[in-house]
Amino acid sequence: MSTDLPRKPRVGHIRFLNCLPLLWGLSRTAGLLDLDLSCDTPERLGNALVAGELDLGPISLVEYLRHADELVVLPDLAVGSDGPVLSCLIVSKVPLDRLEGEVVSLCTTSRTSTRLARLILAERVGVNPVYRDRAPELATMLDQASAAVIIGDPALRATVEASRTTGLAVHDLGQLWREWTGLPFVFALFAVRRDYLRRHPERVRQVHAALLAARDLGLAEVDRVCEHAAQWGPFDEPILKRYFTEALDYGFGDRQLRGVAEFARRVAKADGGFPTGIRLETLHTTEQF
Ligand SMILES: C=C(O[C@@H]1C=C(C(=O)O)C=C[C@H]1O)C(=O)O
Repeated sequence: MSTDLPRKPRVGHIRFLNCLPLLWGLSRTAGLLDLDLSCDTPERLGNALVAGELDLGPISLVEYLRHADELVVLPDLAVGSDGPVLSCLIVSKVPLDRLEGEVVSLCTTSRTSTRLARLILAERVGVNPVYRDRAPELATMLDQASAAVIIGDPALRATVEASRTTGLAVHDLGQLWREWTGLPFVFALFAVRRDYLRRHPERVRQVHAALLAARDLGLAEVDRVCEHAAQWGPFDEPILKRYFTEALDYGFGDRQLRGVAEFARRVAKADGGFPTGIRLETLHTTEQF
């Protein structure tokens, strides 16, 4: 048997509810059969993409900004919000302006929400807490800390339970960013390794088209996605529908790009966490900021 059979593109998939509509669409369009899909947490997928163990997939915005010269962005697709996102939070036992010198736990699955929370606390609230990295389990994160930054399904749960939980305030990072800047926020975008794109441009265009079609079908059939997801998790159909259709924004266009540029500018000003003069290249355009 020939050993040089074509290899399927190695694609990442975020193992949180936030990307479920995409997975629904991929399975319903059979696009799934043409991919070697790896489901994992965002920070592991980002590491794998940067290390060349994946060809293409979602990457936390901060991780992308650190490696922008090795990656090309797939347009029209992201995990973001234009206001409350419901699943990227600062959960706090005290008002945010009392966090000076207090311990704040940062979940290890996030690169971007944790950086956004640190930026907001320093620049908008004006406090400098002590940060500790912790596994994403809210009760443990709050055990010896005054606040926790958490993302994904455990964060969505904290939002849903906020009215029932006494003594904890839930601050939505999408909403805080929107109030601060008037802009949408992009938590993760989708990118392809530049070397893979050079070798397989047509295959990348096909995967990109398949992802967009999957996202659109997942949202068109969102009631069925919610029906299935509600069977296996703690969230009911109305909250899932609100999450997928009102909170999350899966688009990446001009407004989202302005949000990304503004975040990069503010982080660079605060502590120079990224190289300045980032060239954000998509399959069709190049932006410099
Ligand atoms: C909306 C979300 O977006 C995410 C937030 C990320 C981060 O903070 O680094 C990374 C990927 C996305 O999963 C979420 O996880 O709840």
